[in-house]
Amino acid sequence: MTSHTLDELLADNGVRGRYVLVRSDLNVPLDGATVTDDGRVRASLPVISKLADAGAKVIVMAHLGRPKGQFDPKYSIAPAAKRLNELADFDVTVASDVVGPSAREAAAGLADGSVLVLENVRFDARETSKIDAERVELAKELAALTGPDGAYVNDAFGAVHRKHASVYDIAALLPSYQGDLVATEVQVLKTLTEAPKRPYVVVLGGSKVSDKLAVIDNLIGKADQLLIGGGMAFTFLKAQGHNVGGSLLEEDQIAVCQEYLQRAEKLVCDIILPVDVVVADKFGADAAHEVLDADKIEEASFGSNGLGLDIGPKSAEKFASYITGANTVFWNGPMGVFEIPAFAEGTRTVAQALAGSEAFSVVGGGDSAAAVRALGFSEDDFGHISTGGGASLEYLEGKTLPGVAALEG
Ligand SMILES: Nc1ncnc2c1ncn2[C@@H]1O[C@H](COP(=O)(O)OP(=O)(O)O)[C@@H](O)[C@H]1O
Ligand SMILES: O=C(OP(=O)(O)O)[C@H](O)COP(=O)(O)O
Repeated sequence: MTSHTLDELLADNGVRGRYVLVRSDLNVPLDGATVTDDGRVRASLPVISKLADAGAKVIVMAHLGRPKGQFDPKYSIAPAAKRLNELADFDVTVASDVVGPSAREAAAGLADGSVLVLENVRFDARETSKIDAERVELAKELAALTGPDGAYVNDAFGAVHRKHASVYDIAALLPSYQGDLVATEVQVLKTLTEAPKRPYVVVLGGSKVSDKLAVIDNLIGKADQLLIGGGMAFTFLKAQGHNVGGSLLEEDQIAVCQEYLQRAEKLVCDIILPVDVVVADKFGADAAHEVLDADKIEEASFGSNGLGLDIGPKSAEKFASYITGANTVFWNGPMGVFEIPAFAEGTRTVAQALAGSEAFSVVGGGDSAAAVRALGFSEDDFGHISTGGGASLEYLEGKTLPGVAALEG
């Protein structure tokens, strides 16, 4: 089944004077009230602009972080909305609640071609509720902001794997359309799952270890090589019988990693692990650190409980050579704690190899995208930078994405 596109909405009856509720992913990293990486705001801008330019009264729904279903100033959407206002050529106002008096009054007074951003939708506990009726109740209140001929556009690719009121339930209540960002992201990921040009190399890292193990299950047999770095690597190294000191480890996943290693050996898929590691005496910018072979982590001069915070130079070169030989590369998760310069080299080497390769490359994940930008790479260095980490991984796992499926219903 296919979804209705944004262009259909614009062509059908036009949107001048109509309310359009847009779900965007404005979940940006903040330092206090400063947006430190505005990639998701920039990625959301085209659809909001298209609608505003066409004269719609645009109401944007978005989340920021994971507040516990109540107002918390730390998670206000205001800094992201302010950034949107700075980038936009239309007026942006911000409501101080989700569906309360502020939102209703601001929506009622919205001029054609103007944009209202509702406060963080996760300030309302019904947004993420496991109880269908609670989510539907919120979805009805959101839909009511649009008056009789409203429409809904989902452009929040980073959140389409969430069965939430503003992502999923609302699609049953209003004529619904797929935003251009969601359409592009899905199209790109489809080429990776349906017909990747081989060799197809997948690079995984980061710290959300158990979240990402499921995707490895699905990729064994599909990818030609799986390169595992970052915090992910240590559970695999432990599964091979190595001592990993105080490095990130998920004890309950060791057996799973062992099974993956055995299965990968039978199918023609190489799981490539780091051969050396940058080991630190503590987590911090002032940590002492040294490079050790991956099977000698406990031999660090400062003791046996060191933390592996980056892949070592030999591993980085090895990973780079696989990337250089690939025709398709999907990368999710930094190779080390890139936020600290001493542990950023593995991520930099992998990013450099990817930027210089001829392969079609997709970089997925909030932190991975932020990492490549922080290290000075640009969008043009890669085939596609995805705005969704969890969402792109769940797509590659072959799971149904509720926010995409709801538009097809
Ligand atoms: N060896 C490691 N030990 C601890 N944390 C790590 C390690 N390698 C990478 N990280 C951390 O992983 C985080 C990103 O992980 P994750 O959220 O899984 O990535 P993404 O958002 O791209 O999917 C970064 O903040 C980075 O510092
Ligand atoms: O940051 C996001 O996901 P990502 O870190 O997996 O890319 C999305 O905004 C979804 O947020 P959530 O994982 O709190 O539902």
